[in-house]
Amino acid sequence: MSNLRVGVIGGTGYSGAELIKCLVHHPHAELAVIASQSKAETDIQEIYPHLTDICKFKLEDLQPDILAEKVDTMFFAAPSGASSSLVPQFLERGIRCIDLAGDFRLSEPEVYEKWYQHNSPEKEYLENAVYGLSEIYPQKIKTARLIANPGCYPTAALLGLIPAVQAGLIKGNSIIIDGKSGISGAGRSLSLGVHYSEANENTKAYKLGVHQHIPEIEQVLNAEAADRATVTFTAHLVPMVRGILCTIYADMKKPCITEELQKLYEEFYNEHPFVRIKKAGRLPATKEVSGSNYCDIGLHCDPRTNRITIVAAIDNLLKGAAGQAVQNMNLMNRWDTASGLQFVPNYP
Ligand SMILES: NC(=O)C1=CN([C@@H]2O[C@H](COP(=O)(O)OP(=O)(O)OC[C@H]3O[C@@H](n4cnc5c(N)ncnc54)[C@H](OP(=O)(O)O)[C@@H]3O)[C@@H](O)[C@H]2O)C=CC1
Ligand SMILES: CC(=O)N[C@@H](CCC(=O)OP(=O)(O)O)C(=O)O
Repeated sequence: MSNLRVGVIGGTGYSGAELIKCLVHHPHAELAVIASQSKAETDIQEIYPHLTDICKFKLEDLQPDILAEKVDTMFFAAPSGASSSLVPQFLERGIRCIDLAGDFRLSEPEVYEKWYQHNSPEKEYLENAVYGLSEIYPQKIKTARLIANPGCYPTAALLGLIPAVQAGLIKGNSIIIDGKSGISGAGRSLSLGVHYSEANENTKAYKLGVHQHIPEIEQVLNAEAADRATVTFTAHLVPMVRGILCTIYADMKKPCITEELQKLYEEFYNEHPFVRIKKAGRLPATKEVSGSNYCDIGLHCDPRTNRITIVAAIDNLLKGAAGQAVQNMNLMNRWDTASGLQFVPNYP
């Protein structure tokens, strides 16, 4: 059988470049087109010299009718707000779509509009979008035509929280997520906050109480938990290029010891090669997942405070974006979940 033809929109961005990295040697998918609204006709190697001799594409104009003829599945690595109008044009032409932006993640249009300050996509598309948290929703992903790929912080936070929440171990209204991200999380465009002299040797909190990932995390937790979840989430920018570390705190509903929690998580993720549970006394580090599709999770129960602490680390551009998107394509096509994603982390 011939390979699935896939395309990337937003190929000049960081997530687009990571999609190319995962797709260029994919055993079952053939990268057929990379499109750009600003750099059509330019060689991708000029935009990204690290792809010299590896990926020889000329960027194509962002014309949905022409692009749709060339692909079976399209990845969208464009900013939030752009995919709500682009994605339907491909869906209507029978193309399966995997959107890395936030446009199709929230089920209620008014919630999207409140947190993203953009017009929501039509409700009909929201209803048919499947939230692509690969380890949690594989069955729904398999039959999806539109995947809303999760945000980077929600990927780490939800993979860390869901086993405890499903087991009824923690109080839904006590969850605090302290998230730290490398600067590539803000994309390739320049802005004052990511300027070297502003970001280097500096750590700062941002979007306090208004971060667009708050409703996304709550929406999923409320679907998975018996009691209502409200989360306090604070994002921090730290001076590294890649990586997200989420340290999560929650009150226990019933007494639990670290060993029990660890056993619960090991069993929960037993069949999932990209989630690695740390042994007792060990904790995740962004460097240990950098450049890979892994999510590492460390756990601790504190009988003194009656709280659990969960630490989850991912590479924001891979498990937090392009890697998970390709994992979802693998699921949609019933391929090995790790196809095209077998990267050893870049340590050190
Ligand atoms: N960076 C990260 O860690 C993560 C990012 N995401 C999401 O993935 C998406 C891409 O992020 P990222 O790669 O960081 O962003 P970048 O800013 O690096 O790249 C985005 C690309 O989108 C294209 N673009 C810009 N405006 C438009 C438009 N109006 N219509 C179509 N295309 C446009 C541009 O490419 P061109 O001009 O060539 O078309 C640009 O290079 C975003 O929605 C982001 O929120 C999700 C999880 C993590
Ligand atoms: C460091 C940094 O700025 N990170 C971005 C995360 C980007 C992302 O995942 O955004 P979407 O959910 O909109 O796709 C942020 O905190 O907004």
